[in-house]
Amino acid sequence: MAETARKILTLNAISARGLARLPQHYVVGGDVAEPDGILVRSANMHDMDIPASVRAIGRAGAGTNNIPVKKLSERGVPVFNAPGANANAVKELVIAGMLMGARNLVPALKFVEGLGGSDEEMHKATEAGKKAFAGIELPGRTLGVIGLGAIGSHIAEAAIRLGMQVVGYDPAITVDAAWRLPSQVKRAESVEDVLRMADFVTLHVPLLDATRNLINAQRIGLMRPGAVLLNFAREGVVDNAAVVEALDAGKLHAYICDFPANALKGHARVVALPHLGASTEEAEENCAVMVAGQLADYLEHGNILNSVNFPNVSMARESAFRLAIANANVPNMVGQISAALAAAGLNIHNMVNKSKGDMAYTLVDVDSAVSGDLIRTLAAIEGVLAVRYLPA
Ligand SMILES: NC(=O)c1ccc[n+]([C@@H]2O[C@H](COP(=O)([O-])OP(=O)(O)OC[C@H]3O[C@@H](n4cnc5c(N)ncnc54)[C@H](O)[C@@H]3O)[C@@H](O)[C@H]2O)c1
Ligand SMILES: O=C(O)[C@H](O)COP(=O)(O)O
Repeated sequence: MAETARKILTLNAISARGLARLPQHYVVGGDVAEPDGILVRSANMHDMDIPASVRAIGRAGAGTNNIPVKKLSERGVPVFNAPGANANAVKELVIAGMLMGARNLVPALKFVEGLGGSDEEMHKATEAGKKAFAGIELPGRTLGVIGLGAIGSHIAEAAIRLGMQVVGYDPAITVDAAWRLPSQVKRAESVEDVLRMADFVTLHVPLLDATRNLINAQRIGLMRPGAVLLNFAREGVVDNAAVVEALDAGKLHAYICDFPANALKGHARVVALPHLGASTEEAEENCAVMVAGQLADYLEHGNILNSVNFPNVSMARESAFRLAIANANVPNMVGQISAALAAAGLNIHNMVNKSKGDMAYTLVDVDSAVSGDLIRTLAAIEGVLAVRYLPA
C-alpha cells in the first residue's frame, strides 16, 4: 500500500533533528496548505484560522497558552507538548539570573560601559564606583520555588547543591517531580508562605486563569525587603506595574525575567532578557525530537503520548485495520461504537478506551477493512468528535 504523504505546517523554526523524526515522505514547511499537523513553538495561534484538515498540533516546548486548546478539544484534535525537554535550559538561565541579581552584574556592566577617559582614569573610576555594586552570596539564602514541575523541581535541586535553603509550593505536584526533589526542600502551604520566607523567588507555573497576576502588589507586599523576583514562566503571571512600584520603593532588589515590556524598559534594577529560557541548541533539539515523534506516531498509528488535552493511549498494532476515535467523556460511547462495528459485521481484535477530563479516546483494531459508510456512521454518533481510519 502507498504511504500517505502527510503534510506538516511549521509556524516557527523547528530544529532539523526534530523534523528528521518525521517519516521521510512527509511534506513539511511554512507554507503547506491543508496540513494534517502543525508544529509550533511560541507563535500565537489564537487568532489563526486553523484548517479543518488539521488532526494534531505539536508544541515544541512546554507552555501551550499560545494555542486554543479548548477549541481544538471540541474538534477532537490533540495538542502535544514536550514535557521536561527544555527544563535544563531554563534551570541554567534561572541560576544565571539569580547570580545576576545577587551580584548586580547588569548594572555593574552598564556602569563600566558608561565610563570614558584614559585607562588610568577608567581604573580609578571603577575602583571608586565598584562599591555600589557589592552583592551577596547564595549559600545560606532561601530560594522560593512556585511550581515544582519539570523546571521548578530541577531548580530546587540545583539550588540545594549551591548551598541554598529551598522552600517550594505546588498544589498539584506530580509523583515524578516529587521524586526528583531533594529531601531538604521545605514544603510551603501557599504562595504567601513562600513569599514570606524567601530571599529569591522563582516562578514556574503555566499561565492559566488561576495564575494570571499571581504576583501582584498585595503579594509583593509580603516579600522580604530586598528580595529578588525571577520570572521565566510567562509575562502574565506577574503584574509588571506592581513590580516597578516595589523596585522604586526599595521593597524589591531586582526583577529578572525573559519577558521584556515597555513598563520595565530602562529600569536600573530590571533585567528583561529576550524570551530565551528554552533557546539552547540542546533544548530546541530535545523539544523538536520529542514532539515530532509524538505527532508522527499519532498521525500514523493513533497513539497518544504527552497530549495536554487527551489521555495517553497506546496500542501495539496486531491488525492492519485501525480506527482512532476522539469522543466526549460521557456514558455509553464505547457501547455505541462497538454496536456500530458489530452492525457492520466487523470483529474487534483489540480495543482501548481512556479518558482525561472532558475528553475520551478510543483505539480499535478490527479484523477486516473499514468502509466509508461505517466511518460516517461512527462520526454521526452524538459525542463523537473525530474519527480516523488508519490502515497499516
Ligand atoms: N521562559 C521560557 O523560555 C520557558 C521555557 C519552558 C517553560 N516555560 C514556562 O514555564 C512553565 C512551567 O514549565 P514546566 O516544564 O515546569 O511545566 P510543568 O507542567 O512540568 O510544571 C508546572 C507546575 O506548575 C504547577 N502549578 C500549576 N498551578 C500552580 C499554582 N497556582 N501554584 C503553584 N504551582 C502551580 C503544576 O502543578 C506543575 O507541577 C510552562 O508552562 C511555560 O509557561 C517558559
Ligand atoms: O513554554 C516553553 O517551552 C517556552 O516558553 C519556550 O518557548 P520557545 O519555544 O518559543 O522558546
